[in-house]
Amino acid sequence: MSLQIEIASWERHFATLTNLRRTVFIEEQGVPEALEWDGLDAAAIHFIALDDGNAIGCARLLADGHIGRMAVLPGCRGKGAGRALLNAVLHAARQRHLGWLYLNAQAHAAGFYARSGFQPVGAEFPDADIPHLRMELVMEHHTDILNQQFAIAGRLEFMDAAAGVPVVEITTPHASARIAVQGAQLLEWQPNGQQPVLWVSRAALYQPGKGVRGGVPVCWPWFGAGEAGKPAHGFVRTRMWEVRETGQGMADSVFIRFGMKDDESTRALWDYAFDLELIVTVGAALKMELVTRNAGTTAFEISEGLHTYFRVGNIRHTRVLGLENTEYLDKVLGFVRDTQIGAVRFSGETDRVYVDTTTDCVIDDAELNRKIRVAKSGSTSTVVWNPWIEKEKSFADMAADEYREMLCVETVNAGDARVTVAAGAAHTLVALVSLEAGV
Ligand SMILES: O=P(O)(O)OC[C@H]1O[C@@H](O)[C@H](O)[C@@H](O)[C@@H]1O
Repeated sequence: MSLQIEIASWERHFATLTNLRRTVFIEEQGVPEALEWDGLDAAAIHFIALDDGNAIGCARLLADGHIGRMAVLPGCRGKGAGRALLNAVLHAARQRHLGWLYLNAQAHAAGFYARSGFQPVGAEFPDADIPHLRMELVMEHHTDILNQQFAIAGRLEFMDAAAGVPVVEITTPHASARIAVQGAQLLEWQPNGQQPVLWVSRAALYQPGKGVRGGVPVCWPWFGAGEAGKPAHGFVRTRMWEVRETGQGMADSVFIRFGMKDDESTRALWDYAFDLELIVTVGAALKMELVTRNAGTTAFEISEGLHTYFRVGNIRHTRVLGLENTEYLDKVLGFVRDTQIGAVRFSGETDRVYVDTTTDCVIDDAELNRKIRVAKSGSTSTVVWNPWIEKEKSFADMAADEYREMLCVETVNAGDARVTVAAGAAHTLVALVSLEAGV
């Protein structure tokens, strides 16, 4: 056996590539023709494995780092052709300065990709009736590439929080911030001379494919439990997002725009075409804008949330103002409906969806002697959550007694407050966090 990998083009190697894929995907695995020929081949880079000059396998790489259509002919497997193809794809990705790669592995082949460093993200899903698993690989030079494209001297820089977990650090004359690229998850916003405003657990995990306990997880396209077998709070909080733009704005602020589009693995969980963006603007205030665009031809419904964990001095000496006389669903009591009398105070597990509320909330923290204002638009519900002593123990990524120093006031559309986004239309959810003047 003399194995060689050749870089191929769809035009020149059309017959060889279609023969290989027809044999493996359509004939052997029963993938429908319409799914196999998805219109993305002409723009892809293709790879062919040759054994003594005979084509025995193939793979392709798309411009956004999506690896796919990996196939080795039956009878030619187990001899290293798959590994050689994957290595050639990784090499080509490095040369093209791709910072991260992803693929939807057939579940039985997940170990093969894991040996090259790919990490599973989310649960298995069916594609063409075959169980698949999304896997992602952050390349070693990922932050270098992001810095070349998006760094702003003295203001914005990417670095690794842990292996494969890139974060962006933003420094402005008024405040600093840290955001993980995975999940586009805010981890810190700290106005100068203040304690951090966001809370992140000391036991938080910084791992590819896992959300961080704290900061601002983005919950989308559903908030809460979702359908059986699907991840709580949607699927975007554990996936890598693209960085699309960075820049400087008004009043010395710095912004970063993250994006994500649908692909096979999102459509298996939620069968709609979308383009989602999170724009974070860091300055004297912190602005988060979550923009949902419907890229398909039918309307869809979402629920969503900017699941903001705030740092407080002592939850027992903290109140939330702005929800007085508002109705809420009490999750601790099986979603019973009640009405808020006075400020929200805390003396036990609290998990409530306040409905039909668009007003600002103010977190009045007597211990740290500060007031945090959470203003919003595009949101008609607010979740207030603290797990308290018992529930905290059920979270492996929360340390003992941390419930005392955190409080979630979440800008959401949840419960019955689902948002319908028409085909081609957009909807924006905004949370604006600031410290009250004079405190
Ligand atoms: O553990 P997760 O999935 O991040 O969710 C944390 C909490 O998120 C809150 O928004 C929910 O109201 C709680 O019920 C839930 O426990």
